[in-house]
This record gives sequence, structure tokens and C-alpha cells, in this order.
Amino acid sequence: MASWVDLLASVTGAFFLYKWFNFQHTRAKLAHIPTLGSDWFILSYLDAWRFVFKGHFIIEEGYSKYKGQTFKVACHTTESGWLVVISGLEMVEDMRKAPADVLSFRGASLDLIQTRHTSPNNFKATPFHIPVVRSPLTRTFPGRFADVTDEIRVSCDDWFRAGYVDPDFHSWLLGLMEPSTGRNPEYLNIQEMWTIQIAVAANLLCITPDWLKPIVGRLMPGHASEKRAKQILAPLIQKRLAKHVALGGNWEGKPNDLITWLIDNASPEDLNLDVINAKVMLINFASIHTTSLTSTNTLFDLAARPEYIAPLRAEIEEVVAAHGWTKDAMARLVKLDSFMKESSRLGGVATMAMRRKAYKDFVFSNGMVIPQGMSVCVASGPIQLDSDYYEDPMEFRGFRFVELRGKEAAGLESLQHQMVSLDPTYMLFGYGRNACPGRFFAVNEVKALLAHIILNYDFKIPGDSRVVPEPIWFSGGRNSNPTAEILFRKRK
Ligand code: HEM
Repeated sequence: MASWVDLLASVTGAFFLYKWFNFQHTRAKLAHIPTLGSDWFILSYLDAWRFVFKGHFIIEEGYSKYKGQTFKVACHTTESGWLVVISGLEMVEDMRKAPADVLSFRGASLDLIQTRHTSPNNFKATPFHIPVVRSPLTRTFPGRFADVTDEIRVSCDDWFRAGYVDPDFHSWLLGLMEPSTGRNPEYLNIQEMWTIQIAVAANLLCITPDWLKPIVGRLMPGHASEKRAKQILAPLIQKRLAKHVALGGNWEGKPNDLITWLIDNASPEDLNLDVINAKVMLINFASIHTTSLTSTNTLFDLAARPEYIAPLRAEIEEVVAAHGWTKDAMARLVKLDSFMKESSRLGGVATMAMRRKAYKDFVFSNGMVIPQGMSVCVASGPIQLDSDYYEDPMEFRGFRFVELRGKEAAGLESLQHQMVSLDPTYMLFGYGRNACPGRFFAVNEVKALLAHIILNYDFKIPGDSRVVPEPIWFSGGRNSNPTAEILFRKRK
């Protein structure tokens, strides 16, 4: 009779055989695309781990070898285990024009975030949060700009009293617009941690065998956080749902906030507490860390280049004196916009953009084929540092974009060279139909936060250093160094 050891050895052997067969099958499909690293079974698995910690170097190396073409890297966060990287602007345009049912943002995100297991409520629901961000949120915030700046003032006072910066105000702004719940420290902490919990769980799930994922997924702390957030928001959401059902879309005193917009845009199947709560969390997921990283990166770049502080302060003082703390004033802060954009061009939040999954075979105009089931992205980081697109690309020129606007006589209303504009040579917000719908809100929010800090605080890197602390890279994502410090002092 076979012992347990024999049985275990057979199951393990069968599992590896299955993995090996799958690997060979995928390798054959992608044989026409050069590999950066090894395309042998075990070695490519090790390369996928190397990508987690050295992804940005690997993408840079691929770009310098295959600029204008395509290469592939081993990667845990795709279904196939490979990520195809493109680098030519013509190919970027092909991707932009590809229909969503051929190259899918949602397909790539479901793999990347492992949504089926990390947040089943978001997985089951339709993506109705996207039109909510694109339309009512973006339309409403200019008229609510006083709320935005008030929240920034309150948050800055709290942070600097506490002695550290914890940019959390988004939950109140986006999620609730009701200070009693939105400023609830437990809720803010849950929402902030959820983003990290989902990112960690997704990476773990990507290397978990498929049959184990439902079990491992359920054990992840993100589920408990979503449940607790739901308990906190339940009274608010349920009251609104009840009114919506009883009185329809229009009732007296209906608040103009995210929960209302989500309820108004949800289909009948999505109109329930679980889904509305999950959508609030998802929108905060998309906005909290991206916005705080962008603000933090810009602050470090500015603290390391104090010569920019005086001209930026002068611009803010002049514009705010004439136009107050309004959305209109933010549009006039052209130097600050340029500085923020230059900071993101050289740093940003990731070295790749436009990750899509091919739901059908996709053929680029140069004949290159991405087979169905494979994931593809753009080497946006190296493109942003390429001398073909930027003069002296490695030099930090804070007013680079405002000078370009001046040269081309682009008026205030022109989006050209502004941080929100979409451009294949600047992909902080992605490109094409899935480009970030929250970018208008995000840029204005970051600008208002930085303008407030620049006007009200003196700041510097300890020891008057002019060196920006090294960022921490993870799977091609760029995070500010968590041990780095900036010293702040309230201006007299
Ligand atoms: C500086 C801050 C932000 C950055 C750098 C950023 C960046 C991005 C990027 C790169 C994408 C993917 C685009 C693509 O693949 O083409 C994206 C998508 C998205 N962002 Fe943002 N984002 C920011 C702030 C926000 C904010 C504040 C919100 C909400 C108010 C938001 C909501 C979304 C949503 C819902 C999507 C998914 C779009 C879709 O599925 O079509 N983002 N963002």
C-alpha cells in the first residue's frame, strides 16, 4: 500500500508537471517576443522574484535594448506569469485605440489586485464607480473647493501638532462629506490600511495555486477591514438607500456627496450596502496612496531645491490674493503645476503604465501579436527620461513645462503641458480610455495642499541636504522612503 510520503510525492510531482506543461504552452505562444532574463521554467520563476525588487532596473534595461519594440519579463502578478512591455509611441497609440473587449484594463486589474479573492463585493459589482468619479465628483468639487481647503487646513494643523504627516483627508472628502463619520480616526485608519492589506494580499495570492486562492483569500485581513468599515458606514448608507427606495432619485435635503452619487449610478443588482461600501473603499483605494505619494515626492523635490520656494510662494500669494482659495486660482498656479509635473516625470508612482490584458489576440500596426490571455504594459518611466522627448531629460527643471507653455503661447484654458493632460510621453495618469478619471480632482487637491504648506511653513531636509532620499521600489511601483524626513516650521 502506498505510504503518505509516496502519495505526497505523486501529488507534488503531478502539480509540477502541470505547471511545467502550462509554462511550455505559454512560452511557445510568446516565443516571438524576446525575454529579459531567463525563459526556463525554474529560472524564470526566480526572475519573477527579481522583478519584485528590481523591476524598475529591468524595465530600464529592456528599454535601452529594445527601444521602439517589445520585450517580456517574468512577473507574478499576471495570469500567464509574463508581462509584455512595449516602448514605442506608435505601439502606445495602437494600445490607446484598442477596444476594451480586446485589451482590457479591468482584466489586468482583476489579476493585479486579485479582486475575486481580496474584495468579492467589488469583483461581483459592475464598474459603476468610474462614471461616478468622471462625472459628478469631477463636476462637483470646484463648487465645493472651500470644503477641500478647509479640510487641508484642519489636517495640516493636526499633522504638525502630532509631529508627523499622515495625508488622510481624502476619506472625508471623497467618501462622506460628513465630518462626524469621515473624520472618525478608526474609519480613516481602516481605509488607509485596507489599501496596503489589498496590495500585500494580492501579491501573496498571485503566487498561491488557484485551488488554494479562495481559502487563502478569505484569511486575508482586508476582509475584516471591509466588514468593519461597513459597520461604521452602515447607518449612513442604509438611511440613504431607504430614502432612495421610498422617494426615488429626488428628495428634499438629499446630500450631494459620494454615497449619493454611487446610489444614483448603481444598477438594481448593485444597490445594496455591501456594494456601496465596497465602492467607497475602492475609490479611496485608487486615490489615497497615489495622491499622498505625489504630494510627498513633490515636497521632497522642493525641500531639496530651496531656490524654487521663493518664486512659488510669490505666485501663490499673488494668485490667492486675486482669486481666493478657489479652483479658478488653482488653474492659475502655473509654476506650481509645472514643478509638480516635473517631479512626477522624473519620479512618479510607477515605471510602467497602461497595463492591459488581451481578451482576444491583439495585433499592433507593426504586426506584433499579443496572444489572448497575455498582459501588456508600456515602459512609461524610461519614456519620460528619454532625450528624444525631453531636453536634458535627467535634469530637474522645475519650470520646464511653464516655459513650454510660454513658448507655445498656451493660454490658461489650454491643457497642453499641464499636469492633467494625457500624453504618451507623460503617463502619471495612464493614457487612453482608462486614464485616471480622478486626475482633475487629484491635481487640484495636491496643488491646494502644497500651496497651503508653501505659504504657511518653512521646510527643509535635515542638515540642509539637497539630496532627495532614495525611493523604495516594489514590483515597478515607486514609494517614498518611509524613513526619510522633512523638517517643518510654521512661518511667522
Ligand atoms: C496623483 C494621484 C493619482 C494618480 C497618480 C492616479 C493614477 C492612476 C492611473 C495610472 C490609473 C490607470 C490608468 C491607465 O491604466 O490608463 C488610474 C485609474 C483610476 N483612478 Fe487614479 N490616480 C490618482 C488619483 C485618483 C483619485 C483622486 C481618484 C478618485 C477620486 C482616482 C480614481 C481612479 C479610478 C476609479 C481609476 C480606474 C479607471 C478605470 O477603470 O477606467 N484616481 N489612476
